[in-house]
Amino acid sequence: MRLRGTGTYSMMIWGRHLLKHGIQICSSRASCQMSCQMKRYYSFLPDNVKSLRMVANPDISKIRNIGIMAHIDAGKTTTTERMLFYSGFTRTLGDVDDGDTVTDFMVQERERGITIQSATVTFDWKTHRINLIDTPGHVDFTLEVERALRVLDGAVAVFDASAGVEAQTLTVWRQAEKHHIPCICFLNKMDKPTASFSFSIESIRQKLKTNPLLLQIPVGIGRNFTGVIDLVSSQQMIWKAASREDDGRVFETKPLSQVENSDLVVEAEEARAALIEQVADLDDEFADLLLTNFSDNFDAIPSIKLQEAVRRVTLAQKAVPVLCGSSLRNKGVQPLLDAITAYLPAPDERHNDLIRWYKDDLCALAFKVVHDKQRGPLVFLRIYSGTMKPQTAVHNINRNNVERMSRLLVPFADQHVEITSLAAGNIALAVGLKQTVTGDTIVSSKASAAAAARRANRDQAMETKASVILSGVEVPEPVFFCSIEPPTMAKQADLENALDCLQREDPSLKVRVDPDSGQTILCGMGELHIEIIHDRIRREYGIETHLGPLQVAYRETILNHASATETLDRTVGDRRHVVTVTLAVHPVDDSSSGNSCDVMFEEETERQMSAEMKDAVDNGVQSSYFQGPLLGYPVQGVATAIQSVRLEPGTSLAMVSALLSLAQAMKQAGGQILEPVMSLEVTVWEAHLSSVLGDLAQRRGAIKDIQSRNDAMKLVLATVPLAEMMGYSTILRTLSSGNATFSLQLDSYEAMNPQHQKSLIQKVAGLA
Ligand SMILES: Nc1nc2c(ncn2[C@@H]2O[C@H](COP(=O)(O)OP(=O)(O)OP(=O)(O)O)[C@@H](O)[C@H]2O)c(=O)[nH]1
Repeated sequence: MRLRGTGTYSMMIWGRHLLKHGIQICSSRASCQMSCQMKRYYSFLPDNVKSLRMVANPDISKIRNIGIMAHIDAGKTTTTERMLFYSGFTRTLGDVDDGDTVTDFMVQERERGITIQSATVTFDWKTHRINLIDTPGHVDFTLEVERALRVLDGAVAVFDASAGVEAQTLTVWRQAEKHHIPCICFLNKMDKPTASFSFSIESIRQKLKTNPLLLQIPVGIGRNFTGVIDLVSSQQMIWKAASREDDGRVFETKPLSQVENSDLVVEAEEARAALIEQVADLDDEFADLLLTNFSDNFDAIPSIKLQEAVRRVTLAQKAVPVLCGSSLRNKGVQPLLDAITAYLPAPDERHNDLIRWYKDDLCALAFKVVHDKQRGPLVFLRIYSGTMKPQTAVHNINRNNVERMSRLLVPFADQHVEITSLAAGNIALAVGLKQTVTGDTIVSSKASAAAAARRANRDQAMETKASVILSGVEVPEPVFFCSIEPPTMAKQADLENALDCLQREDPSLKVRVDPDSGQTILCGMGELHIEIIHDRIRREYGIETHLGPLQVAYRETILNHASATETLDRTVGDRRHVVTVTLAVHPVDDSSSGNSCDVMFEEETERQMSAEMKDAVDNGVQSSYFQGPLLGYPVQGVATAIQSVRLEPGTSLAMVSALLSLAQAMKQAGGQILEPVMSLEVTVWEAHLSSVLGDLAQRRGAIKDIQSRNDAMKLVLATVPLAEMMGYSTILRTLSSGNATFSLQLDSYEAMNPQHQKSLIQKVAGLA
């Protein structure tokens, strides 16, 4: 193991200081190994204990829970690495390309230089506590972004300044908007010769349909990029050294009035005047102040007043502050940290109706589970109200059970610090919660949930249970699947255990057993997702598995209305179960029903049925929706009306659920296969554009647009059926001599044309 940072002696002292302050370092491995790991990354020093006290006890107004999000390779991990370094929590700068960053700690992340799972790190910047989650940029790991955003209060969107807004930026931006998260934009890679500040700003304005607030202008660009002018404080910041080895800790600050470059001064003054005008348009308080006290000279407005107004418009999501820098060249990251603390909200500035019903009682959301071989599941929790303490029982409202939390930790990427309590606004890691899964609400007791429900009901008429459960995490549906087999049957149980653990960690991974072949089926978000799962089973669980060919997760629907009567007759043991059901199916617009399928009962039939029988029929129809009649894919866009149900005496309700089938009615209604159609974005040099376009035409691709980027690369926007995209990365590499990238994400499910549907059915039946 390569050791970085402090020596053993200072580690011992550091350990002693932690213990003295009621904080213990802990790890899944032996303690000596742990201290080696701590040495690798963290530089908490004895004289830094003051900030360590804040680990346990930061004031809520000083906490910032933020995420770093962007398209793949924009520089999220590199930026995070610089933040950790400048805040003093690491002693050396890690590098994605050397595979030694703090947040990309999984073997696969280090080998591939990409982020796969979101990593949480806690550090202090000046007087603030920052809990930061570095999220993956690759679309296959969208769930990681979704669950991080669910619990964050603010976000930094990182952009490659030569590319502007890229495909996945748009997706994560929409996710942040859905959760009403105020954002800051950071235009990274300003050192690239093709970087363009104005192009990126325009791209943000056009593509994200947002209002960028330019808080800085760059000093130089490309190789000449040396720093920024902060328009709020009217200060220039210059990082002198041009070499990559310079760590960027030291930079020169001078007031704009002392800057010699007169063109730059004029540019900055104009940009500041534009900023003041823009903010005044968005914030009445600021506009009043300007007109009342500074009408003669807007420029004389104190920086602090401008900063407060920028904060108000950012929190109100009327505009988005934009900063720039080059994380790799160690320029512009300290002002970004200042902006995070100045403009993004503290936890108590976020609006959450539900939380006030808990008053000072504990209410937390489980947003992630990771498996530790020694300690079992570790649950990441965002604490919204109350205080969390180890060695206490907590109530899981979703599962309606009580669990005992044995230990409480603060996460520092793959290292954890044990603490004795953690208050609202923080992110904690709990040991001992064996049943809790992503999306569960944790409270101190059933009685406290009931008390919150009573308060909620007093406030407004609401369903008691729903009103006190925090909304969970939306899990996207997988689009790919393949079979997975252990090397020998003896390893089947180990494989099942590994898949159980991995599924608990990653709800976007689905595992099922094929009812016909009995094979275990892995369903995932994309080729890379399944490849990583395969690799993790090998490395972390020591099982060499065999994956079947990757297949597309189609769906089924119907084209017409049809009704049918089916009699189901089954003898189990010495008991005969007979049920006759008349039902009708009809297609519904699944865009309005959110892809779900409905069950309705005709009035007269409903009146004659008991609640139990209705449930049994409903369950039977719902399970029929799991397997369509054409190829056994899940059904969507179908409504079923139950017209009559007749049960022979002695028929059990469980058998009604088990026997009920829509197959006959759906066949009569004309089955239709729906295929996932992806939106594709290919970035390619003009020289290779025609071969990429020609290839897409052969893949049933529909070109939507071809755009030019600032760095003279072309951006091809298209839709293409997922079935045509197997192994596309290899093909694209060949077509572009390795000079193109692409991003693929689910656009919609669309009806296959009759010819393709016929050949798919023949292929699945083994006839083609
Ligand atoms: N020129 C230049 N390259 C940079 C800069 N920041 C990061 N890079 C490089 O861009 C590549 C991607 O950087 P990462 O930090 O891994 O980007 P990321 O957004 O975390 O990537 P994913 O998490 O895999 O999506 C690496 O090769 C970095 O060295 C920068 O400021 N300038």
